[in-house]
Amino acid sequence: MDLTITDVRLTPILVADPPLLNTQGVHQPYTPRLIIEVETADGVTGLGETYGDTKYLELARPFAGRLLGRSVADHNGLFTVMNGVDVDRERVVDQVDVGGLRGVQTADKLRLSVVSGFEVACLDALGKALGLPVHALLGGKVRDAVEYSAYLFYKWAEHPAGVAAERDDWGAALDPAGVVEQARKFTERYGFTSFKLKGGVFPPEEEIAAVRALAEAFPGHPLRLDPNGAWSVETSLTVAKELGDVLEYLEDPALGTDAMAEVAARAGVPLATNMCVTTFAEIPDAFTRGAVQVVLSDHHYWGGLRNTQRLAAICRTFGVGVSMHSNTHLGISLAAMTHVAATVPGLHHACDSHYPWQSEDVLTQRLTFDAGRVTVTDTPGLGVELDHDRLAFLHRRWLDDDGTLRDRDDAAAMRVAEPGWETPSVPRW
Ligand SMILES: O=C([O-])[C@@H](O)[C@@H](O)[C@H](O)[C@@H](O)C(=O)[O-]
Ligand SMILES: [Mg+2]
Repeated sequence: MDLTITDVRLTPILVADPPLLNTQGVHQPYTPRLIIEVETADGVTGLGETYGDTKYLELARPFAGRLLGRSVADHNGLFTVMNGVDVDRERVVDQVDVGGLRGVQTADKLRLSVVSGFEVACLDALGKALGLPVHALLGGKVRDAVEYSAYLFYKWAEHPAGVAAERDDWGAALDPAGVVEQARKFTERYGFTSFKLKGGVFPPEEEIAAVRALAEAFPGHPLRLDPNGAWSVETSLTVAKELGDVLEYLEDPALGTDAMAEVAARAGVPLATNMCVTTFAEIPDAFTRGAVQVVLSDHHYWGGLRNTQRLAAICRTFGVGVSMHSNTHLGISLAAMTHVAATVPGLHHACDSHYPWQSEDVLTQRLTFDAGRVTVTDTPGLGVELDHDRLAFLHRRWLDDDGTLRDRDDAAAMRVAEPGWETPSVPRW
């Protein structure tokens, strides 16, 4: 068996995204992703996926070239090689990843966000070569299915008039009744039993009313609200007081460890995060100060599946819960999330996934949710297959774009409907 990498193919694509609202604006009609194919001397191909914005492509391209001749089994080597790839300082000056509401933006985090896609591709190739599923390469599954939650968004019925976009059949959700109707569709279509509402869009009292309506419609079901750090400490405490009896956790109510620690100390509701703790460097301060009770790992920016396992072990040590964050990802990443989640003991919360919002994919067969769960496959590798025609079609869309959609910008997308819109300063309420 020859595990030497002989070819790496990088294909940036644009995939349809509905008009989902968040505190920064609205999702663009098409969002960028990068599909990675790593091929071995024996002709085995592994698949990976990560963010496709320019700043990631800039790193992925030189990185891919340096992997030729290395082994798909050398996962540690990926990090060493990536350390040698320069990150343009301009990319990290702001310190905050404004495009995706995903916490600090450091050079290392950018590197890890790229390495992760290649790690998954290498694991997929290695698993196929050895006849083992990815979860076996990660030490073996401790569960046969992974539970996901319904990811509710305030949304418009369609993208603004005149904007080229795909239509969706979810309808609008702009008030409590709309949110409950969307939640019902999620349960009918996928069987989810936990619900997360993306907040920070409307004044807190409106979002409190929406969560109350969910609690009435789905009594006893785990509920979460995530305003992406849009609230002050006082507002966070007010919301926690109003919703404390129905929330499983409050996600990133306020921005930064100081504010989160203050809210956590007084709220009486567990706090989850995918913004306050998104790198290993942020863990000591946040954990020792009790700023977060659940970390939502995202294998893309934590540096892959094995780093997610390491994060889970650290969380366990500190008595902090762990679950999974998600952004606009496709089936390759959902498969990767499912494999790693299957290996993490003590995964007590249903994981997030945007996948139901992504009507387009690059797989021959979409992954499915059954009773809100994805079955953990024992098929070698990730257990997914690339649809080359679909990949070419979605890549063509990327090639045809004049550059406006190649970097996700929710504020720019919002300006189409509301000229003059600027990313709101935080705290917004
Ligand atoms: O896609 C969105 O609008 C989400 O708000 C996303 O950007 C976040 O990264 C995320 O899903 C979250 O849980 O904060
Ligand atoms: Mg979040």
